Amino acid sequence: MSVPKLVDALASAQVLFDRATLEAAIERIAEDIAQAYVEGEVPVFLTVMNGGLPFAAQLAFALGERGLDLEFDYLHATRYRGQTSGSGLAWLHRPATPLHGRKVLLADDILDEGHTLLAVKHWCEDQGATEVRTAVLAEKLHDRCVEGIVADHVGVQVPDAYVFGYGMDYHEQGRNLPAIYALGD
Ligand SMILES: O=P(O)(O)OC[C@H]1O[C@H](OP(=O)(O)OP(=O)(O)O)[C@H](O)[C@@H]1O
Ligand SMILES: Nc1nc2[nH]cnc2c(=O)[nH]1
Repeated sequence: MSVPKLVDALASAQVLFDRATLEAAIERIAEDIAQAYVEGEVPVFLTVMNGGLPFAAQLAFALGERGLDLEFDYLHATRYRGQTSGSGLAWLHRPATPLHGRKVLLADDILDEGHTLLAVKHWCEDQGATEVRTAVLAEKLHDRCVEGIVADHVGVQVPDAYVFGYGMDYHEQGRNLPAIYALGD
């Protein structure tokens, strides 16, 4: 089956947040996060690949600018696999850094139904993390979110539509678009 084209999606998509707005939102999140740690603390900074990459990179610089050092690692858990609706969560990579006794800061692109962030957070806690703080660039507004997960830091709120750009894919395309788009009809 052929892959739907990004150019066709863009033709009917709506820009929800442009680059400047998203950068400002990330700066705001960084301000709050930096204040949540005491001087000298170095959280394990876990990027949830693939979508979390652009957000995590920008957030990391914004935190570095505010004097917070981070120990980088990453994980890849996916339940959409390039499709526009989710299924079971598959772990493709787990972090190698021992989390026992550590504070963890998780960075992901979107909290939608919450299955991904909830499972990742629980896994970090099972590994012995003393605190798991979560930061997402976008939170989707609907009433289908699983119980037990609320992001500690949210950049922007998006409507209940499939969104892409700024890390988020449209059939594995468009992740490096510097804005968030909502897919049209
Ligand atoms: O809140 P949920 O409904 O669980 O959805 C959120 C997750 O979905 C996306 O990942 P995806 O499975 O598409 O993997 P990817 O980051 O590799 O695209 C996104 O990056 C989040 O991790
Ligand atoms: N690209 C993308 N990935 C998601 N994962 C969960 N929801 C979404 C969404 O709206 N867009």
